[in-house]
Parts: sequence; C-alpha cells; structure tokens
Amino acid sequence: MLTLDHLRLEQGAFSLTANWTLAAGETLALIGPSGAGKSTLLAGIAGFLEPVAGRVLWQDRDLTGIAPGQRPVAMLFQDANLFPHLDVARNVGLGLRPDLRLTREDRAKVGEALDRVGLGGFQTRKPGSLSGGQQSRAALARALVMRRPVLMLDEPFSALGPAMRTEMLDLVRDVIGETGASLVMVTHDPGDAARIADRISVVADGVAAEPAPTRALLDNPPEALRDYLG
Ligand SMILES: Nc1ncnc2c1ncn2[C@@H]1O[C@H](COP(=O)(O)OP(=O)(O)OP(=O)(O)O)[C@@H](O)[C@H]1O
Repeated sequence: MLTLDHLRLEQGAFSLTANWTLAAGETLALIGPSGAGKSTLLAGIAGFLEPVAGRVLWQDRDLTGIAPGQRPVAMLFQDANLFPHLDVARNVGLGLRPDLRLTREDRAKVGEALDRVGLGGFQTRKPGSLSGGQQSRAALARALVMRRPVLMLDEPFSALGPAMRTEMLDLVRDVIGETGASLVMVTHDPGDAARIADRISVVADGVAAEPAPTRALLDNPPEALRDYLG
C-alpha cells in the first residue's frame, strides 16, 4: 500500500497537499488543470522532491530520505526518454543497471520485457529508427524490467494518435495486471482514466483529493472536475 500521510509538497510559492492511500495492484489517474500539481505529486512520490511536511510510505515503510533509485517506483515520462546513441536493448538495460554492466541474467530479463511489449526483434535498433509507438513500448519495457511495485506514468502516450494510445493503455493495464503493480497515471483525458483507472484523484486548488471510484466520479463530477472538463 502506498500511503500519502498528511503530505505537503512545495515548489517555489506553489503548495500541494495529499492525504490518502493506494492499495497494491490498484490503478489511479490524476486529473486536473495545467499547473495544478500533478507532476509535483509524482515527483514527491518518486523522491525527486522531498516533502516540507508529512510522509510518503510504502507498506508502512517511511520513504523520507530514500533516493529515487532506491524507491519501489518506476517512472515513465512524457517523452519516452530514450538515449539516441544506445540501442533498444541497452536503453531497456539502463532500467536494471545504470552502468550497463549487464549480466547474462540481466540480458535475459531485457529480452523478456521486450517480448512482452511486442519488440522482440528490436534489440539492436536505435531509437531513431523506431516509430513513436515503438519508442513508447521500449520506454515501457525499461520501466517493466525494474519490476517495481508502483508504476507511475506522466502523460506517457500524449504524443501518440488515439488508436495507438488506446493500444498502449491496454498494454499497460494487461502488464500491471500480470505483475500486480499499482499504477499512478497523470492524464488530461477522462477517456484514458475510464479505460485504465480504478479511481481518480482530482488535483486542483492545492489539493490532490482523496481518490474516488472512476465511473462514479465521471458520472457525477465534483465542481473542480466539472470546471476542468468544461
Ligand atoms: N522548480 C519550480 N519552481 C517554482 N515553481 C515550480 C517549479 N516547478 C513547478 N512549479 C510550479 O508548481 C505548480 C505545479 O506544477 P506541476 O508541473 O506539478 O503541474 P501539473 O499539474 O503537472 O501541470 P501540467 O498539466 O501543465 O503538466 C505550477 O504552478 C508550476 O509553475
């Protein structure tokens, strides 16, 4: 279980609070206006930003002071964040070993992750020779190979067309279903949330609200979400 215990994060004059939990295996979407603090919350969970008050816990373990790489979290960013000079296998291998000293076992794990995302034959290709969708798959494989219990996505597929985005969301849903990981996904699209998220936290007015069940929330949106959805 991921616990945000009276968490308060600040970036300059901006402040965000959150006080709720996410169960293991649960999927959550963060929805809210631009600048409301969705990326700030991910940064606080991932450990790029230390709280000014409160705590982030995983299975009751306080993560305060734990470096991002040591946290139970894998993160997928808006752009796929692939290194152009490294082939696909090495880009994925970075998820296991930042120094890329991959053992035979590591290489087998990389192969498995690439197979899982449908990039079995792409190990030696450079990112520049991949389509946008294939780059997203490679980035997802890098997150998967880390086998962390929480996967966080910051609008990861926003550059893809609608059909490809749907395909990627379904792939993410299937893969985390297999691994039992929890998911925290930032999205601007209620349709994406409906497709993948058990619950939604509306992020607005300095608060990441207690997550509510997706269908009920979208059928009967609170004022902050109504304002956002227009
Ligand atoms: N390094 C920083 N210094 C000062 N303020 C910052 C910094 N980074 C972000 N902010 C401010 O924090 C607020 C929240 O930003 P954040 O990126 O978390 O919002 P967001 O909801 O993810 O937005 P978007 O949907 O546009 O990506 C914004 O007002 C932003 O200007």
